[in-house]
Amino acid sequence: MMMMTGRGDGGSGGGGELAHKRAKHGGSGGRHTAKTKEKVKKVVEFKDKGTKTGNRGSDADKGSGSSGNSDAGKKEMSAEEIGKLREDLPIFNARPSLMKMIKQQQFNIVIGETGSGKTTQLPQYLYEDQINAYKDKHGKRRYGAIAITQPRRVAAITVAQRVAWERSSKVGKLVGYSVRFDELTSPSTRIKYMTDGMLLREAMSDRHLEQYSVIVLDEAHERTVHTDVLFALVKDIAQKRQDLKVVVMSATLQADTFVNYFGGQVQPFHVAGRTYPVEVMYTREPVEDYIQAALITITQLHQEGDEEGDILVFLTGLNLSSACCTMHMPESLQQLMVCPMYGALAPQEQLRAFAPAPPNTRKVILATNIAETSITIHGIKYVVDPGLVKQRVFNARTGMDVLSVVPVSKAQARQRCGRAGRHTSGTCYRLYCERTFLDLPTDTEPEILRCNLSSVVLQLLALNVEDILGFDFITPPPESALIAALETLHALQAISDAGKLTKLGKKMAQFPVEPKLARTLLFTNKFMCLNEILSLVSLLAVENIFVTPHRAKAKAEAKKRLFLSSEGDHATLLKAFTACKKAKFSGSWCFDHFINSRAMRTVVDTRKQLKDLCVRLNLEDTSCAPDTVAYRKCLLAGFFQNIALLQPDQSYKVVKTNQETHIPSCILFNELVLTNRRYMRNCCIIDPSWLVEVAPNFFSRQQEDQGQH
Ligand SMILES: Nc1ncnc2c1ncn2[C@@H]1O[C@H](COP(=O)(O)OP(=O)(O)OP(=O)(O)O)[C@@H](O)[C@H]1O
Repeated sequence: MMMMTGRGDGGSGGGGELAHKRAKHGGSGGRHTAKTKEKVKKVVEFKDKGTKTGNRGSDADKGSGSSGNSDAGKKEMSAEEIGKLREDLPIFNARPSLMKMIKQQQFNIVIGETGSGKTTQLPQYLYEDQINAYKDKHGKRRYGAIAITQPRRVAAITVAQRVAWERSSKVGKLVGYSVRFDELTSPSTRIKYMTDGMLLREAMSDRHLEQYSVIVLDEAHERTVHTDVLFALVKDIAQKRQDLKVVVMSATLQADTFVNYFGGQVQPFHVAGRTYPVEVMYTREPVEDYIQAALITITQLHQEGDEEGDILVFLTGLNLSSACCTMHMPESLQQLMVCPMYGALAPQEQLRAFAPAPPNTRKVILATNIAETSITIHGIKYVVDPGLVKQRVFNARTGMDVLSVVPVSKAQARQRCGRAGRHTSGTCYRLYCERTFLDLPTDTEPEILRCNLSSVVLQLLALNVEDILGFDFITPPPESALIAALETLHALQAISDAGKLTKLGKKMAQFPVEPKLARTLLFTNKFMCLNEILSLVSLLAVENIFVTPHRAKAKAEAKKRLFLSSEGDHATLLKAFTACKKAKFSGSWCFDHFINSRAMRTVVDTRKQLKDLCVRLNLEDTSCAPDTVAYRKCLLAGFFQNIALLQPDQSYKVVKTNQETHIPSCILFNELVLTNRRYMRNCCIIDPSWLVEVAPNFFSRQQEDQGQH
């Protein structure tokens, strides 16, 4: 197998050569360390056409063909067959000692390789061994729920589907899931997969998480800000609830951090070995254009790889759609089914990637890092990994998010690799050199060190955590970031001068959206524009509803002009939404108008969920159409800190921080982002006289400050 690109120094198959070095990955049993885990053994470069990668022939696909995912899992299996599948997983041998340990101690740390069965099996063992049993105050035996947190919603949903299938049950019965804007559980649910954010949210109404007997914090190595906060919360709850069991599961060896945090007595439990080997290939030389290289690699795999075997490609969100547009294959070849998979897609669209490809068709999944951990996509034999990820880093001083594409950590690279080798052996093509891999940071930097903390601080306050600066974070964020978050919340009047949560703040904390958007929603009663703001908040939750394919750019822009408004992006978005609604959100209408129908479906779902919440909070069902002033004023009620004023040199200055930004027009913006320049995103025109009218506290103080200088 050759990987072709513009090197042209031989190799059969024509074209240049993207020579890959080969290394073996996994396939071993026994304890491992970070060093031995990545058994990098250089083998030959791939020059001979006949050389096979990945499939060593000996380990035929033992997979069931039945994944338990939405559309997959058509093949019926008996309970015995399913039992056999479960027993084949590496974690099965460890079951007795693992359960013995969890019965004996309150805090547990489980480290296991990707695919060993942690996520799907351990919760079932806990349930089967009744570790979730407790006696109620009348001495009656009861069974609490087992919560298993996941950093990403797609993992929570698909793993729940898989486990429900393994138990010959339907999702929502014994096994359920709960993610933002979507929940499938019932009173009989005992195994509940949920996003870490959802468990945090639940803690706001059930401070001691009483309904759970066991809390499993999975994919702990990802160190999302929500998981980090959960560490502290669960540690605190466990001190008050001796009956609560806590299991921290991780694929990598950050065990020391966890051990120290949980008091030093906990010995991590190691689960050995992955199911099937995955070979790792590196390029011989650095790749200049990794999208191009990824596309060439896909073509090569498609033409010359094994007949069967789907391909999972990791791209960054920034380039995913353009890659989708570029993908076309020679017609003489069997077809390719291309499935995008990224956070902003509607959940059901993300799940499409899990459905099996039609006969004689190879599936190519173009995914962001949402496909990096926990998930199993049946049929994936090849992983193509350029080793990059889009990262958002918040700068507390400027109040600006910096969006950049950065190299992944070794831990992430291994996770990506681990998406293959789950049903059969596989190959991971890293589109970078081995040297580069060795220089990558070992672990991903905890998100809490680089994100905007205002949402989290608001949630902590809603959880009655009073001393935010002294909070027992596993990795404390910089004090400046916490102070910036408190200042933002104070300006939004979510907290009082004494730092206590206000009535408004309590309501804001109930919305699963950032505090500024929550405040905007809560001001709709005043400006009589709930309908418009609900649509806008939902529209802002997706990346982009407009599609601009390369080959039809002019046409797409012409269609977009139908919705353009001189008042700004919000009016444009609303016009498009209203027109789409009039067309009953029909797919063909969306197609004709270059609107992303999937994104639109997400908008509709989100809007419905938010509306239910607004009804519960007694917000009136109002609309200001066709007036736009009311909703722009209402936006200002949430985003009065996001104002830029036109300067004599035609640039804009952000009122709060005096930074110059460059964008054609407009004054209120939802987001300030730095890529290669500073951009305001989602802007609309504001009449300066509204500033003091809508946010008198903030602007009179601002004027006083300026007067003093
Ligand atoms: N949705 C699914 N469809 C088909 N097979 C699945 C599915 N989920 C899990 N499996 C099978 O179960 C195995 C164990 O998966 P599990 O998610 O429990 O592993 P894990 O140790 O948690 O891995 P990771 O750390 O990568 O999440 C997989 O390798 C695969 O063979």
